[in-house]
Amino acid sequence: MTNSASPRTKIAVFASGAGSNARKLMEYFNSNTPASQEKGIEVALVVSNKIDAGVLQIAAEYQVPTLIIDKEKFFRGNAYVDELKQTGISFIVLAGFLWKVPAALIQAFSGSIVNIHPALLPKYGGKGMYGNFVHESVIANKEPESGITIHVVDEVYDNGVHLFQATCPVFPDDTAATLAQRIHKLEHEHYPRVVEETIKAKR
Ligand SMILES: Nc1nc2c(c(=O)[nH]1)N[C@@H](CN(C=O)c1ccc(C(=O)N[C@@H](CCC(=O)O)C(=O)O)cc1)CN2
Ligand SMILES: NCC(=O)N[C@@H]1O[C@H](COP(=O)([O-])[O-])[C@@H](O)[C@H]1O
Repeated sequence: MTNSASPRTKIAVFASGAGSNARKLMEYFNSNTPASQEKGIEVALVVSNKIDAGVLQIAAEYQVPTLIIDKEKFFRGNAYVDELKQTGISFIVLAGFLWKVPAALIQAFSGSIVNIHPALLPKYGGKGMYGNFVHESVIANKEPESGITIHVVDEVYDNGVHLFQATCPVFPDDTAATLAQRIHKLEHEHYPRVVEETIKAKR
């Protein structure tokens, strides 16, 4: 039985942009409802590399502490491992985070970092494949469908074990914006639940 007063798992969400997925994660885990509380999981920190990222305002709405990371320290220093561990973080969720996670962080949180990619990996992944660049490539190749991939993060972009995939149609008159909207709907529907299932499976 989880003591709802003290979450057993503290998550750090890493994001570089608007933060719609981060919002869904905070809604799902941090709301003051029995359904949310009984999960025993809490978004305890939002980490960003962009001081003007929309995700930081969303974190403030949910009274979640934030950490702005510095490129030098992230890639040449300890990748903020000490700060994350001292905060009690045991799981990391990437939600539109646009830097490559360094080996130091991956080793410190082995198997406990997940990412959501806005396409059906292994296609349309790798360096340069993020945000609308992904959707534009899918449309340019006249793919009949696209979707989302939730995967474990390893040292190579978009290469880790797949945890979940869902598909959606791509229409001939789609733009990157209309496809992104359809993809976001899938992300918001599935990411929080898959994160919960992954954390609980590791307990
Ligand atoms: N070690 C890992 N780090 C990250 C992964 C991963 O799988 N392993 N996933 C990415 C998220 N992502 C796709 O899902 C992704 C994000 C960004 C890029 C990219 O090409 N970034 C640019 C820099 C962009 C910028 O700084 O604005 C680059 O590296 O040149 C590719 C894939 C998160 N990290
Ligand atoms: N390759 C990484 C990548 O493209 N990630 C994508 O960034 C968006 C962030 O949206 P959000 O800031 O509204 O959550 C999401 O669509 C996510 O799949």
